[in-house]
Amino acid sequence: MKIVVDENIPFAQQILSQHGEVVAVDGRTMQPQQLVDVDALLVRSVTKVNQQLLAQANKLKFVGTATIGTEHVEQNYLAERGIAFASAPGCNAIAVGEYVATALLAATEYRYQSLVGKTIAIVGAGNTGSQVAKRAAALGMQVMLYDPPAAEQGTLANSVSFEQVLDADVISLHVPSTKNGKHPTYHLFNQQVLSKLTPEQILVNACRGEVIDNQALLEFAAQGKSPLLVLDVWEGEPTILEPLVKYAFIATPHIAGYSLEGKMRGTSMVYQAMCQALKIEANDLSEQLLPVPEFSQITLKGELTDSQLTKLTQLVYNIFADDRRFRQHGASPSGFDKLRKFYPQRREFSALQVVNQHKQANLGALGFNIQENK
Ligand SMILES: NC(=O)C1=CN([C@@H]2O[C@H](COP(=O)(O)OP(=O)(O)OC[C@H]3O[C@@H](n4cnc5c(N)ncnc54)[C@H](O)[C@@H]3O)[C@@H](O)[C@H]2O)C=CC1
Ligand SMILES: O=C(O)C(=O)[C@H](O)COP(=O)(O)O
Repeated sequence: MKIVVDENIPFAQQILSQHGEVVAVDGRTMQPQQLVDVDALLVRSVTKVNQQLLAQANKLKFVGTATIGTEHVEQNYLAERGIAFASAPGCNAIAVGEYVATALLAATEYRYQSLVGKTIAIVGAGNTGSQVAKRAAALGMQVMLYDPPAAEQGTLANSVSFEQVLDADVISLHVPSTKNGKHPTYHLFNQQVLSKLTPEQILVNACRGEVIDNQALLEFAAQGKSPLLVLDVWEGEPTILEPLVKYAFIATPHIAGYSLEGKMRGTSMVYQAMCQALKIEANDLSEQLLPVPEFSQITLKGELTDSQLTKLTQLVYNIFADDRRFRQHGASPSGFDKLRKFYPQRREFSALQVVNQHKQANLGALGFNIQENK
């Protein structure tokens, strides 16, 4: 069996080579001739899987994307060809939740404010939005969910109105990128919507760049009229609107979901799906391949202040290091992809065991691994 994988799928070589030849290729520049006689293809979000790419894929039986987003894969075309498909729903949702929580704590410290009692509107109440909601609630925020598709399907009891979203202290975007259907998200935050926001608000985009009209955002930001911006995703990646970077409080190269655990779950989920589709027995080594974290335990002797909580999150995930690297090296197309390819090992909060002498309920809800000290 021959399997082609994006070279940025961690652990793929070790896990898949049990089943045949594994060829790792650059996902951004993958070519049709690389798929001749290939049985399975595993990609990430940067590979457009369409008729053109699969023109010479004469043996292909399975395509998997080790990501949550699926808009880069023409699923109808795969179905027409009888090629099985799987994605990895929710695989890196915890990482996105931790990214947003860390960013919000940093932002409010910068503004000498507290998050307690502030409102957050979460646009898209799926896997990533729910992880953000849980952490925002743990930080004392009032959470509002905006998800008309879920409300119509009856899976969400209370979806607030779009006007309520625009009034929230924090707006955090967690929708897929869609241009069609009843609730398209392309430029959901367009010039008209952005004109209603104020510099006192915080706007987070950790879903897809094109959900915000970046050119319109730049114009408001350049006039000092935009909210405080936390931008992980950009229109046109990897060729982004570079002048926007300097106006963001936090700017990162689409790495919100890049925890090692999140990537590992993505690999594991598509591996399992591949084995099922190709009717082979799975031997998932991913958990075993996860390295021991550099840190392991911290003992808290007193109640944490807001500032100490901010530091605790940054001890595990140094969001400012990501931001710094991006501003220094990442805004050009090659810089953007390079930072993503050579992203340092980032662990989830659960990798840190917190020995907690003063019960602080929110630490567990934030994702830390709590050990009560009796
Ligand atoms: N920055 C990063 O590293 C990452 C970005 N993502 C992006 O985030 C997106 C969301 O991920 P998940 O939450 O896991 O997906 P999900 O599918 O679990 O949830 C998405 C939610 O958005 C809702 N939605 C769709 N259109 C909407 C609209 N017009 N207004 C409000 N809500 C709408 C859906 O009903 C659904 O509940 C992914 O599609 C992906 O593009 C995901 C993971 C990592
Ligand atoms: O899972 C998703 O959806 C994401 O946005 C991924 O975190 C993107 O990572 P790459 O596939 O672009 O490496």
